[in-house]
Amino acid sequence: MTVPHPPTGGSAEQTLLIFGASGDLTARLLLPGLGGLLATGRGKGLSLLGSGMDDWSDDRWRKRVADSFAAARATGPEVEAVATGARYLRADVTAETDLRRLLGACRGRPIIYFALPPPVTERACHVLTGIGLPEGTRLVMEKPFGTDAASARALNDLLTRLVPEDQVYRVDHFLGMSTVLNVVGARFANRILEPVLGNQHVASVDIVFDESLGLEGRAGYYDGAGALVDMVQSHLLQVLSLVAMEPPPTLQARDLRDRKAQTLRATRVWRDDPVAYSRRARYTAGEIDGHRLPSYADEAGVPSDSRTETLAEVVLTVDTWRWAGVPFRVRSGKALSPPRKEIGITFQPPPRVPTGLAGCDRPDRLRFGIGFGPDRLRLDLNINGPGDPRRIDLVTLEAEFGPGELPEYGEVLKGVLEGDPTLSVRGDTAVDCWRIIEPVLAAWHADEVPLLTYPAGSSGPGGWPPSGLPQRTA
Ligand SMILES: NC(=O)C1=CN([C@@H]2O[C@H](COP(=O)(O)OP(=O)(O)OC[C@H]3O[C@@H](n4cnc5c(N)ncnc54)[C@H](OP(=O)(O)O)[C@@H]3O)[C@@H](O)[C@H]2O)C=CC1
Ligand SMILES: O=C1O[C@H](COP(=O)(O)O)[C@@H](O)[C@H](O)[C@H]1O
Repeated sequence: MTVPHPPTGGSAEQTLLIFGASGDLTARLLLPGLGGLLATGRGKGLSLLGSGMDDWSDDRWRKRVADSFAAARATGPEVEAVATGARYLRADVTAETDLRRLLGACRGRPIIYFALPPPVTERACHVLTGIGLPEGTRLVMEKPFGTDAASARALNDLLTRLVPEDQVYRVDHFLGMSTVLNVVGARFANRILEPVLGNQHVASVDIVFDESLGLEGRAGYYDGAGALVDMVQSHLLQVLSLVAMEPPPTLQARDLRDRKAQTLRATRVWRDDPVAYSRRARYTAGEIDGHRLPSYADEAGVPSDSRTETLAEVVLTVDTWRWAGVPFRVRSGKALSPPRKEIGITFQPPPRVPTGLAGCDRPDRLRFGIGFGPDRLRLDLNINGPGDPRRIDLVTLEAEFGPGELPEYGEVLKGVLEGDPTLSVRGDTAVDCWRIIEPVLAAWHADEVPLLTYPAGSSGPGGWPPSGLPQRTA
């Protein structure tokens, strides 16, 4: 028996079918993002169908949708139409009959958003292979995509049995952040920046995402992931790929994703030595902004034998003509203060400072704020200071990036609804991101790298980067 395929051809009708409609992601990020998108007048002809194990009525689901839209301050005719027309079906998405019923209830093209625990997503995809999907169906996959390179590859294989690769949207909400995309604009729309961004002039690149948030009740997911998988494997490697990629001829999906993929294929742990060039730590009890945090080990839901890190640091090389020899230091941690979320590009010292100029002892830097609005581009330059004209001072030129039109999840959903996978992660890239961090994970699992501690509210364990790390100087 095949699924009664709803008509898709020629009409703009599509249904966003959310698996996991009663979950946290749906309420907190997905629906507000959708509201923001609809408020711009996009999404005409969209139906919203939620499903979950809970026996919700349409009214209860509509209230959830309306509350999330209101939280995003989303208003307008499209917002109203989707919220009032939203439907809910109770279903176990690992059961074939339930899946058939859900697909049969879609109007126009189904867009299936898997807002589910990853093992459930995988089971649902297996069952879908026995059913088949209406032509044009799009699949939206949440992170984490697999648990290592082999499982990500297997998941890719499973998905390509369902739809072609360009109908699979692997979500990384950092790619939906306008500030992350601003990196591409700043790099490639300025003659004075791009030529100096490479190993001829750059000493090191830091990609840092230090959050003040602690575990926030997410032990069930986070303790199985840790900072390296939660932030570096996904978001920060995506950021790295945009910082280091060669100029794409266009920003269309194929060109941009090819450039990113090329960059990540050339990326690996510095000197292939994860023991010397990675570090892990986790927070002990402390205070942030007057708010007391327990030790990570004492957070609700963390198993007593947990060895999960809440801070991960790794030095990578992007082994290309442009970047060979420049260390990329990637770091993310929780419960840190002050929060620091930026890409910092440190330049080599000038080859020769004229004798007689004093104070030129700090390097030029170009910095991009990421996801910590209002985000800024900062350029630290050495110029003659006030008073003695032979004395150099470091000053910072600053410009604010305009806020993006849409919240991150709105941007991600825009791509999905418009059939543009530019801002989603391609299958081979998802595998490569696991390949890059696997040696680090292996060294950590083998306890070859100590698990350090830092008090919540501090700036971390200190002493990074490793003293042996060369800075590119010429
Ligand atoms: N929450 C977040 O901030 C983020 C989450 N993600 C990812 O999003 C995904 C979902 O996470 P999150 O929303 O937090 O998880 P939740 O546990 O809050 O929600 C999971 C949802 O899946 C439903 N579900 C589970 N099993 C089935 C089944 N067999 N059939 C139908 N529905 C089922 C649950 O329904 P019921 O409750 O009725 O069992 C629930 O609605 C995960 O992959 C996560 O990694 C990614 C980024 C951020
Ligand atoms: O995906 C995740 O991202 C958040 C950080 O991103 P933000 O946009 O919410 O600032 C991180 O806190 C979380 O642990 C991780 O799962």
